Formats: sequence, structure tokens, C-alpha cells
Amino acid sequence: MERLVESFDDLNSAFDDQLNRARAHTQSDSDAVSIDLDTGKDNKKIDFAKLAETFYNEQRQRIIEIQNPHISSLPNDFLYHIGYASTDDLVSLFSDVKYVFTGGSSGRMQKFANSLKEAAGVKLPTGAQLADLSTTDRYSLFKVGPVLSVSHGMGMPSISILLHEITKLLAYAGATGVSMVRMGTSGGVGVEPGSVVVTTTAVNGSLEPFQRCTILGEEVKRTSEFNDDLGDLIASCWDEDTPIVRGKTMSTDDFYEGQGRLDGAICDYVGKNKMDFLMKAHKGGVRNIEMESLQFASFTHRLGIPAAMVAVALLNRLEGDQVPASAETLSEYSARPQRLLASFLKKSIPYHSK
Ligand SMILES: O=P(O)(O)O[C@H]1O[C@H](CO)[C@@H](O)[C@H]1O
Ligand SMILES: O=c1cc[nH]c(=O)[nH]1
Repeated sequence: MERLVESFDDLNSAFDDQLNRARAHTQSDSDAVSIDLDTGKDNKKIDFAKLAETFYNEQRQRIIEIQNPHISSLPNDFLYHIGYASTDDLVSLFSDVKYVFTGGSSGRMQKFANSLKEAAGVKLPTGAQLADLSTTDRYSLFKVGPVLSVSHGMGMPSISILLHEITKLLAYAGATGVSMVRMGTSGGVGVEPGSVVVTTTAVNGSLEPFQRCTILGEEVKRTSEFNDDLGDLIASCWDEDTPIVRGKTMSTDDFYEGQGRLDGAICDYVGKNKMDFLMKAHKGGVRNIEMESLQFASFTHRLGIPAAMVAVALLNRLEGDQVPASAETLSEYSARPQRLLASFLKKSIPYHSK
């Protein structure tokens, strides 16, 4: 019996030791603000106007090129999950779109669309609301001027379907100069809860900078990089005191075992294995974990669509697994990427008419 207690003590002190080492890796408010971990660039020193001029000059005329030779022979392409077809009048509905903002939940994307509507001073008749333009209940789709605010559900299969269909919709509509941004929530790795993370590169659950897809029984690897300039432009718009960090995002197919949690219904590893892995990820530049950025980055990179990913860290995974914050705190945290992107939009929209 005594031996057992001793071994528990040993285990506990080994775990405490890990936790202390982990805490030493957590960035404090002051040193987490604004540095890009990959390049050492200070986001606060980015000249928005100069970079925006170059970025939008390059992007303005860019059309969306679908990389599928079979599509042109379809008499009508049914975008089944969002409820449109290529023979609908997509040009009059969507040709002016410049931004697709996407996030997991329908409520978040409606809230974001409403905040843009209010910022733009658009008044709807009393009692009227922005319409959900998706005609199915798989995804929600709101449009405020040149901005689409679309939900993608949870996980890579879900965002993948949305991306295929929304991209074809915008290609059929003849939209030009479109950028895409995912706004989300995540588990931070060595960053304070509430920090905003702007992703440099998405890495898979093995910390590799590409997505492994199985297509026709074969494994295909796709690069999962985001557009650096777009990430810089966005990160430079944060003017609040809470931390913003640029670093890698690990993207997994599962919230529990896939992210090394100890609180799922199945777990075949111990705390030390989890901490060793998270510390290895942190050392490799990973600052948060979520479940869609790998698919989002590899899809947009393949089609040459500039894309970025912004997610708030709801917790620091070096400190625990459960998402402990109150509903109020969670809602305040998840409003941070929305405020950042609203401020980015306000500064960017003028460049589309230059
Ligand atoms: O960023 P949001 O859309 O909140 O999604 C994140 O939260 C979900 C898990 O809770 C996953 O889909 C993950 O990527
Ligand atoms: O830990 C977290 C928090 C939000 N979303 C995730 O995927 N993981």
C-alpha cells in the first residue's frame, strides 16, 4: 500500500515538474504581443497602407480558377449543400463579393454580419433581420455588401464541402480579388487564454506542414500555408492591449484524443505523454490547436486564393484540457477575432475601388 502511495507521489511530482516547465513557456502579456514567431516580424511595425497597396494591386483583377476540367461539361452544377445552382443568377447576387469570412457556428457568423451591417450604417425595417441566403440548413450564409459571412460547421470534412461549393459559386458569379478568412476559437499552446493567434502555417496532427488526403485510395499531400501578406495586414490592425501572436496552428480531426486531451471518453496515454507532445509542438512554433485550418489552408493554397486564419485561444493547453471559462468570458473571447477583422475590413475596403 505504501509503495502505491509513493508511486502516486512520484507521478504527481513528475507532473508538477512538467507543469512548471510548461508555465515557463507561457507567454506573458508583454512578450506575446505582436511578434511573428516564424519571422521575428513585429506586427506593430507593419505599414498597413504600403502593404495594402501592393497586396490589393496584385489581387484586384484575380479571378477564381476552378482546377477541374470536368466542370465545364456539366449543364447545371448543383451546389447541393448551400442550395444554389450554376444556372441561378449568381452574377447579380454574388459578383461583388471580395471577402469570405467563415467560422464554425451559424450564430457567430450572423453576429459578425450584423456588426458589419451596423458599422456600415445599414438600417433594416423594424423587426427585419439579415436573411440567411443559404437555402439549406447545413450552412448559414449572410451577405453584407462585398462580404460573405458563412458558417462551416465542425471539422475538416464539413469546411471542405463548404469551400468547394462557395468557391464554385463565386467562380460562376465572376467575383474577382476574393480573399478568405477563417475566424475561430482554439486551444492555445503556451499563450494566455484570450490571446488572438494569427496563423502562419497550419500543421497536421503529426506537426507536418501539409495535409494528407486520401483520393482514389492514394495518399496525396497538399501544402497548408496561408498568405503571409494577408496575415500581416490583419495582425497589424489589432490595437487592443491583450496579446496577439503569429505562429503555427495544429489542426486535428478530433477535439479529444486528436488534441491530446485527458478528458475524453477514451484515453490510452498518460499526462506525461500529453505534455511531452504539447511541449514538442510548442518548441516547433505551434501556438494553438483547432480543427479546420489545415483543410482551409491547403484548399486555398492550391487554388491561389489568399487566405488567413485568426482564432482566439479559449484556454492554455499547457495548463489543462477543460474549457473552464464562463459563457460571458467565452463570448468576450470569441468577439476578439470579430473586432480585429471588422477593423481590418474598415481599413481594406477603400483599396478595392482604387
Ligand atoms: O473555430 P471554431 O469554429 O469555434 O471551431 C473550433 O471549435 C470546434 C471545437 O470546439 C472545432 O470546430 C474547432 O476548430
Ligand atoms: O481546445 C480547443 C478549443 C477550441 N477548439 C478546439 O479545437 N480545441
